[in-house]
Amino acid sequence: MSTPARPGRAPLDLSVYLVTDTGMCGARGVPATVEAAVAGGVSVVQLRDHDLTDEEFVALGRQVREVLAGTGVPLIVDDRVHLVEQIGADGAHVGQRDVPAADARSALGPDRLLGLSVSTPQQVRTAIDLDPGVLDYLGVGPMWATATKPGHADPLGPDGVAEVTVVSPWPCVAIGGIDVARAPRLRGRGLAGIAVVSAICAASDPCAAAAELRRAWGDGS
Ligand SMILES: Cc1ncc(COP(=O)(O)OP(=O)(O)O)c(N)n1
Ligand SMILES: Cc1ncsc1CCOP(=O)(O)O
Ligand SMILES: [Mg+2]
Repeated sequence: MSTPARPGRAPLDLSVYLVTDTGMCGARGVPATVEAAVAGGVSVVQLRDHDLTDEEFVALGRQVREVLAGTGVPLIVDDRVHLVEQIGADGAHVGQRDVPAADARSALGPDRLLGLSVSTPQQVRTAIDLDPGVLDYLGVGPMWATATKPGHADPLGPDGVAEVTVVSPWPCVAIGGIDVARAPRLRGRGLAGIAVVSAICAASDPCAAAAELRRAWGDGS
């Protein structure tokens, strides 16, 4: 399901959003994992790696961009807004401790996608003070405790996430501890989609994992 976009933008399908982890992809590698996950139904891909140098990150990003060419699946860059153009990515995702969203939007220009992480309704209200055109979506989490992001904020759970989506003017994608068994518990909470790292990157068959998540999410209602 596509959700309303910023005025003048094509609808953005956030339904199953893959965030990559280079270590979890292992010997298979990030590009092959992305290719399989997209074949299984992933609708957005975010390149996330805190350890690579900028040069290595750009090289990997370009490989992923090649894999995504012609699929219609957008490529989002985690944190490193300054590398979006070099990679030829479609946008960036920033957190509360990254480049401020308004500065990220200035750097990206009006046409690229921008997502912001929030963990509380108050962080949504603070973001609302921005021009609504600054953001395309919110990443809301964590839903459940997860080893993938050490030091994460307090988990929101299905009831907590509904308190965030109800005050958000932007489409929201849930993240953190989501797998096939838990995804149905997030339906009917006002979310546009679910974002996962380990449920796809650490899977032995990322295509099947993506397809199962897509089925478990359905249309989110
Ligand atoms: C879709 C999505 N939502 C949330 C995050 C987390 O971003 P952030 O809080 O900046 O943490 P890092 O990912 O940078 O560790 C995300 N990356 N994607
Ligand atoms: C990047 C991020 N932000 C909040 S939780 C998280 C990690 C989610 O990883 P997983 O899907 O493996 O729990
Ligand atoms: Mg970040």
